[in-house]
Amino acid sequence: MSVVSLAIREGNPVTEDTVRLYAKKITTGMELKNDQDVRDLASVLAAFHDSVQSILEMEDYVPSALRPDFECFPRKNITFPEKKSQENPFNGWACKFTLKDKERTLQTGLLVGKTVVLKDNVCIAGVPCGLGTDAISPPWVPNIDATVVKRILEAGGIIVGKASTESMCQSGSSFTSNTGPVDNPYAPGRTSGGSSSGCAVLVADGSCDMAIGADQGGSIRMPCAFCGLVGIKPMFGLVPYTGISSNEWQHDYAGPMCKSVYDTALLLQAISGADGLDDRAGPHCPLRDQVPKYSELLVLQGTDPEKPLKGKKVGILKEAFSMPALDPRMAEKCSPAHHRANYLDGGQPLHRGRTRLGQDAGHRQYYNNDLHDLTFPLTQERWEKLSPFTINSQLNALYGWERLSRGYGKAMNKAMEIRHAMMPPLKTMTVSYFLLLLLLPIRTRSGRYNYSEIQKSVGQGLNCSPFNSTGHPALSLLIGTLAPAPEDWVTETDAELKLPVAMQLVGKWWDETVLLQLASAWEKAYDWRGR
Ligand SMILES: NC(=O)c1ccccc1
Repeated sequence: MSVVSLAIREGNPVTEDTVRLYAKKITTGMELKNDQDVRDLASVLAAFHDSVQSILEMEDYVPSALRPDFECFPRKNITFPEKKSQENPFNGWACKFTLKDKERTLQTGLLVGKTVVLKDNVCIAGVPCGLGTDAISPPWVPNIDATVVKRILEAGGIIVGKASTESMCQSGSSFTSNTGPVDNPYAPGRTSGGSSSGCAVLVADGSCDMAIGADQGGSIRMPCAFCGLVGIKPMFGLVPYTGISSNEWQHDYAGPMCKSVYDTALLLQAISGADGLDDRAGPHCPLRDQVPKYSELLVLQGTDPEKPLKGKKVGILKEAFSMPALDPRMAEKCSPAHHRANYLDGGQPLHRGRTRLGQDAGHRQYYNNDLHDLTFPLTQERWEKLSPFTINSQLNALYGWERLSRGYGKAMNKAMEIRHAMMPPLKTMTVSYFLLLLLLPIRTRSGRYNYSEIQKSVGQGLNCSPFNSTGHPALSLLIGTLAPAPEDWVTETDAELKLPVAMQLVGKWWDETVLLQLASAWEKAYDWRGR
């Protein structure tokens, strides 16, 4: 038998002590007894070190599909609007620029002429990706265009900037971004939701037509609800997450945030379908040419045009109406929504104008290694710039993996249990229908905030985050307005405020179409702005 001796590089740090230390770490403090074993293990571990080291020294691979085409799609006039300035009254902007097809050759795309902003965790090559924090310094400037960016540009969309995001996308309230608290345009001084807060504000105040948000536990749906928009967290894997910073692989989603159901359908159609790079797609995700033409499907064919939703069954999750913090007036808003949706008439679609911090292992996907290099090691200086929300999640993650490690597998199985429990009712229904939010846009914090804010912010997402784990598509839709509850008034005149109230529609796997159809019918019957 020939023995291949392993040539170890000079400077290799692995020693027998390394082996003894790590053996102690993996076990409950084991001492290695056999010295020959220790020597042998040290030499194979040293070889492993060299082999990983040699990979680290290589130039990273960037797939051609993600490389920017600066020639056709130049990024022009990047500016960073001042906080609370005339051009940035609600702090919705992270940065502004113009990115579109230079030659204007695209005349027929789905998004021709539409202006779009992206949450500031979506990569655009050559444009800083701020992630709502100054803990990453120097700022991350990606060298790739995310799949959604490529698709928006190819569909003729005009990307006009990046929208502020809550710090590391880790807050459902809108006061944690380093670019300033993001104010609700319908009620300044109140939250616009999070973490895709800037996206919601810029669409709501008319700065752009459409936005791409990201949602790990409600971060598309909550800001849409608070700012009067339509937003969808699509089926897991439908929209490639390639080139978007991840909180955790199994609950990352990207999706549209728009003023109308029709625009939401258009944008979803433009960005959906497997990209061959992100394994979240799984085996059932449609390829690009099989993506449903959502925008053409809003009006059901072959049904009574007077009652297009006749026969459609909508289920209601009773538990969602008995959540502890629920304002009972919101439930009332919901019930006529359910009733009326069954008797709506036909017609044309409405055009209303316009982690955890580390990286997930074990997945076939494009990894943002450059972001990792800027974030780790987590120095004290970086730690001190992180938001309490991020510090809390870092502590939870490390503590959890070390002390409660089986909790992850257990939680995954329980999520599967919820998914399976939802199947029989969803089978008999067209769509399941849930109340989205427990709270109206509450007064926002100003100045410093502390860990106690985390608890207040958590309850908001209770009806949202389960569907990040089960994978179901979930759409948030405006159904009316309400004044804030008296305990949340600043002055007596707050009784006159009209704050948006939303409901959430949850559909079968891969069935975005029916959610959009139901939302479209509702939107036509209920012009909430007039009430
Ligand atoms: N990224 C999210 O979806 C999120 C939602 C709620 C709270 C924190 C984060």
